[in-house]
Amino acid sequence: MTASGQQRRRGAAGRGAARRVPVVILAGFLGAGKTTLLNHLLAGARGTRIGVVVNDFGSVNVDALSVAGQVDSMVSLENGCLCCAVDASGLDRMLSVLTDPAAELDLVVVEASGLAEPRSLVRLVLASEDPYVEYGGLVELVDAAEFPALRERHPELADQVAMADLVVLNKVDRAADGVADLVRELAGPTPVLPAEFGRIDPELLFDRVTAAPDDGPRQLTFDDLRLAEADADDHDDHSTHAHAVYDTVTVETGPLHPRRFAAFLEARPAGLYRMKGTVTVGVPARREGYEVHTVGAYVRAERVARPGDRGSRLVLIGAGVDAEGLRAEVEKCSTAVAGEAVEQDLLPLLRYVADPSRDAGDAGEDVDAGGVDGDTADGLDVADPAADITDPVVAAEFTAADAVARDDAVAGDDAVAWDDDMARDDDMARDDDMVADDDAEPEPTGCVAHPEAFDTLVAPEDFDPER
Ligand SMILES: Nc1nc2c(ncn2[C@@H]2O[C@H](COP(=O)(O)OP(=O)(O)OP(=O)(O)O)[C@@H](O)[C@H]2O)c(=O)[nH]1
Repeated sequence: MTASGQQRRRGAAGRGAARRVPVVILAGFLGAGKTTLLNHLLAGARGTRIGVVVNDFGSVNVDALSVAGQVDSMVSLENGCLCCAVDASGLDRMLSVLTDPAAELDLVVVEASGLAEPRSLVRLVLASEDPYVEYGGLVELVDAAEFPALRERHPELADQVAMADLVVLNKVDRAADGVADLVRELAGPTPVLPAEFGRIDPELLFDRVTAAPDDGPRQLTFDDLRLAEADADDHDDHSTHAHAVYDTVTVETGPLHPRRFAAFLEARPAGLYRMKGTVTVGVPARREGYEVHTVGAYVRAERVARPGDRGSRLVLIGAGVDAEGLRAEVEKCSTAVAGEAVEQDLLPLLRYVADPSRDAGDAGEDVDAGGVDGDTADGLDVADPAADITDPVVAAEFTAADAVARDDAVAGDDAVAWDDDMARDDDMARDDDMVADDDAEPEPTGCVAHPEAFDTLVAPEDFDPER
């Protein structure tokens, strides 16, 4: 064991058998940026060991895949909403896996599905009978671009903001007019942090939640949370939850014809609010992988550095959509139906490829909770995203990847040809180099008690803390 590992073990032992692990709930409507924020926290954890419970809809657990590479330990629940699919003892079992002293985790984050009811989740954590579980607060992410319109359709979102312990007003780069004032008004005394790409200062959560109850007042409290009996009554009425009116469609197919797929993206049915997953596109000799997200009218595609197989997997979530019709529309984009593409067919899709420097902040270490550089149109202070790219190697990698992706696609250059080695690499995890942090402890952050959690998701029943 390395010196830091020994220190960690001694530290854990020193905290005694009664050491409790704070459990933070990360909530927010579909596409608000929960996974983005979670990945940012994991990248900036600097030795704080974080366990994650991921709850996603669809048989392709996109969120779990996108955090799996950098998490210390993880359990994942697919195909259902945490707040409905598990009772208190079910969640307790998951949390027990992660808060077990043998796992030596410092913090557990529960990433709720975008349709989860945070009040129910808070209750479930508070009701935990596990002696190691400590409620660490509710962090509510608000999509600054979509919130005003969403609130019309989902009035309950205002209550979720009001009950949070910390509100992160994310996507301020795309903020709707007046959204900051609106959210601040709804949040009342709760702090509202403006952010881009979830770049809040990780210390904000870690410091706040690692204090033992006896160490003084908790900084993340649930004082404002109304746990009155009247509220308890509506807990069982899941028909009022957003997921009661949203359908989820999972499509797994082969490579897609990029032009057809771009046309599908452009003509998405109105009710389709959220789409996420990974698609393979390109010409037969040269396939490329893209992670695709749509949130409302917003479309974003990011090139996957190390694509897995040559398939495409998408989760589509919408209200009042024709699920089977939607599936058929996606399947029509597969090369098996649409035929193979030529180089020029990639161009319409490239329009949606994100500026990689936006994401680079996830790898940066110099994060800011907001309030220093840069003003947005909405008068929100946020950290300058470019300033987050403190590591020149990371910055160069992003720039190079961007240049290659764009230039080659346009020029038809073979330089980005799908390398067979890459194709064999099934690992969807982020490239470790991309999140390298020179100052970080040299010890790998994989789960000490359960190393395979580093690469694979571990079902709670399979977790053996003694291993
Ligand atoms: N422009 C912009 N896009 C963002 C920001 N934060 C996240 N995104 C993008 O929004 C999309 C959705 O982000 P996710 O982190 O997957 O959102 P989520 O809340 O986990 O989504 P669900 O799990 O489906 O509820 C992705 O394409 C992100 O890159 C931001 O601050 N600005």
